[in-house]
Amino acid sequence: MGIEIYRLRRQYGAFVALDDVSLTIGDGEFVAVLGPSGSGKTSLLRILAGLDQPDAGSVYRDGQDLLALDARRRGVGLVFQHYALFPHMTVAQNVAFGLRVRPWRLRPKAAVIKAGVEHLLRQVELEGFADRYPSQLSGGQRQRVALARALAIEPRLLLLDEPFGALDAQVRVNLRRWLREFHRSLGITTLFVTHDQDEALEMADRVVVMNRGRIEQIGTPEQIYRQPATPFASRFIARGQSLPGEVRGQHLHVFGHAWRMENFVADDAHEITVHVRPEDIALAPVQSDGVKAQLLNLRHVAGTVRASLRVENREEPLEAEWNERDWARHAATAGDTVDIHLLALTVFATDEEGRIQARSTVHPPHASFPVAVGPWRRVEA
Ligand SMILES: Nc1ncnc2c1ncn2[C@@H]1O[C@H](COP(=O)(O)OP(=O)(O)OP(=O)(O)O)[C@@H](O)[C@H]1O
Repeated sequence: MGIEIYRLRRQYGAFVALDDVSLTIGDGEFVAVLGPSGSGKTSLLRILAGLDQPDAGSVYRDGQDLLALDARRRGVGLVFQHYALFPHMTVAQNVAFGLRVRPWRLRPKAAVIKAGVEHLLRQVELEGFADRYPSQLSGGQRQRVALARALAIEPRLLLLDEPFGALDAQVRVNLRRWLREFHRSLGITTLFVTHDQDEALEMADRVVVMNRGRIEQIGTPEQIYRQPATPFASRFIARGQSLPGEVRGQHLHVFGHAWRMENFVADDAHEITVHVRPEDIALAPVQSDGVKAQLLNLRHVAGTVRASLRVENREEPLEAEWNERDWARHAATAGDTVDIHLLALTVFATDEEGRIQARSTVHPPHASFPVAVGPWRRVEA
């Protein structure tokens, strides 16, 4: 049954940090809460951990009212960005702390604690580190100790708030993979808060996209990438960039091309937003019927080529991403005028209140590339 979060609201003065947040987390699921700074991620976590109470809403776990339980009795393991290890305690003492703070009736005997600590340190691959102090560990090792300490209470729910936020990029990537595998082997229901898209998409079974205290979309990484529910989700997850476009009748008009759209109902009252992702802007042979663009600059980044392009009717440059091979075939350099093809566009129609009325992914007919994204569809808000 898992955890059912229903219509949570948290207000600080006049500021609404969580606005009508509902979410169900399955047993053993790994869910990432992804959003920009200030979107309400930590506020949600604090409520689940029992560090804060909502102004409205409920949280049930297997039918039990979680909000009515004292924090210590919720069976929640917590890991924060900044290592909250006790500097004057050894690694073993830090991990044992999780067991020692249990209510006395549930507190194990010293020998059991010792064996438990050894087992946990093996699990987080830190055998042999038991007698070190936190200052004698690397950042990544400290976070693994923090995780072992959180796991010591055998939590039913693991809450991780930017646990790798303070670590350098390579350590982050390694720990991500490690944690993903670790979760697979333990299967503890986990909520992972991050503002890092790659981290969320790479690790989570499902991603919750938050913005300004509201959930914009919940879905698997693939669903959110392929079918962003809102312009915000498209921008934030798939780096969607807006293009000047109009829907007239059954056609979408962008850069002088018209594409037929089926099952997309938008009348004049609807505002249209058209997005394109960097990887859906392809370099086309010159003299094709593509869109003319001026290549402003190129950056070579680990096997991909990132390009900034100036196109008509768009003030900001468009960002495109090509693989090295595709780029090398055209050998375009900064300053050249190139032809581009748009391989997929996402179109949103919103009403006056900004509610999404229709959404569709279209593949322009002139794209000569095989495209795998599914049929056009209309989605109710
Ligand atoms: N105790 C508080 N009093 C007043 N405002 C608060 C309080 N706690 C949080 N807020 C505000 O609520 C909003 C959401 O904060 P929250 O910490 O949940 O965001 P977040 O998504 O976790 O951001 P970050 O990624 O920066 O940690 C922020 O604008 C923050 O300033």
